[in-house]
Amino acid sequence: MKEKYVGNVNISRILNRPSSSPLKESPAKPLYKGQTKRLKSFPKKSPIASPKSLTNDLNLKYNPKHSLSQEIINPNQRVQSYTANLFSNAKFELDWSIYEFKNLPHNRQAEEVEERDVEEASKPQKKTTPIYDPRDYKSLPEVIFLGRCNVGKSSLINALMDKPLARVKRFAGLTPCLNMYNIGNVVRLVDSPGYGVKGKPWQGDLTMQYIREREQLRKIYLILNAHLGINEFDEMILSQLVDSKISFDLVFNKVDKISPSQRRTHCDQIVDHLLKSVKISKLMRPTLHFVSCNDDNTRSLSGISDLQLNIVLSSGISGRFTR
Ligand SMILES: Nc1nc2c(ncn2[C@@H]2O[C@H](COP(=O)(O)OP(=O)(O)OP(=O)(O)O)[C@@H](O)[C@H]2O)c(=O)[nH]1
Ligand SMILES: [Mg+2]
Repeated sequence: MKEKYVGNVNISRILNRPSSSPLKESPAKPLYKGQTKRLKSFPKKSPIASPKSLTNDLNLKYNPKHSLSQEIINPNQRVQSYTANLFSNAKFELDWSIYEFKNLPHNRQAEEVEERDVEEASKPQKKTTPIYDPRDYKSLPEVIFLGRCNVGKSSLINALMDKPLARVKRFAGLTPCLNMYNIGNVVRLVDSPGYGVKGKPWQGDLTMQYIREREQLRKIYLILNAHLGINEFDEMILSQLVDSKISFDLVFNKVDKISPSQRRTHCDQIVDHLLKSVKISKLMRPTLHFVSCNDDNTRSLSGISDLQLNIVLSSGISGRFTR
């Protein structure tokens, strides 16, 4: 089969994900046949919108049933306080920086590593790929953050944990590999290298292989730029995710960059454009999160608390975490 790239991302094999994948969903009819149907799915006005909120009104409008800020559906109190506690108090550390998929602990390929003499870890490896002994780590559910270079993937991980552990820079192409952050030994957040003109083909291959093959993967969050809108690379990745029936949510970041008076109209246009360019099926309809990683905003007003809850629910975690 001819290899096909979206910028640095080889998308030709994404359709070959094994059918046992937990992310697979059954095929569905297209949701958006016409204007009427779409308007029905996304009500015109949000029921409640705090004038002070940065993203709440957007989150309420597009996900009236999901938002923490809305009391229509009050998620189980226990899950809610567990989430708040986890993201405020759990230990947050970088477990692995993965340059080669085969070196990722707890996957099928990594079993070879497990059986290998651990002395190998001390031998010099090509590039800077460390070898991790899987016995030192617990296998945990994982969620990955995808997005083009500079969209704010690493910033989002820091905002979720309220700690500047992931490296962030103004220039694009900073995160070179899959960085896997352990949250309290109950879940891992995976930061990925950005796609687009600054990305490299091997980074795209690595990310796509992770998505296709990683059994611990529970959810993909595709980060988009709420200010600049989606570009051709985003559209291509989105189409591939939709075609391959991989479950994902969309996170519109940098909402703070849009002037408050324009915010609603601006985001409506972006969502309209997105729905026109990508056919998203009813069953896999993603939640649309609107967030800002800007320090000036509190987590609840910048959509971060909603996203935290979504991560907890998607990963199915509720057990004790390490502080
Ligand atoms: N105003 C604003 N700036 C943001 C926001 N999120 C991220 N940034 C800025 O965007 C730039 C890129 O952020 P990163 O988190 O490094 O982006 P990335 O997607 O990880 O980039 P790569 O690792 O290069 O792919 C930095 O200057 C951040 O401060 C946001 O919500 N609002
Ligand atoms: Mg980064």
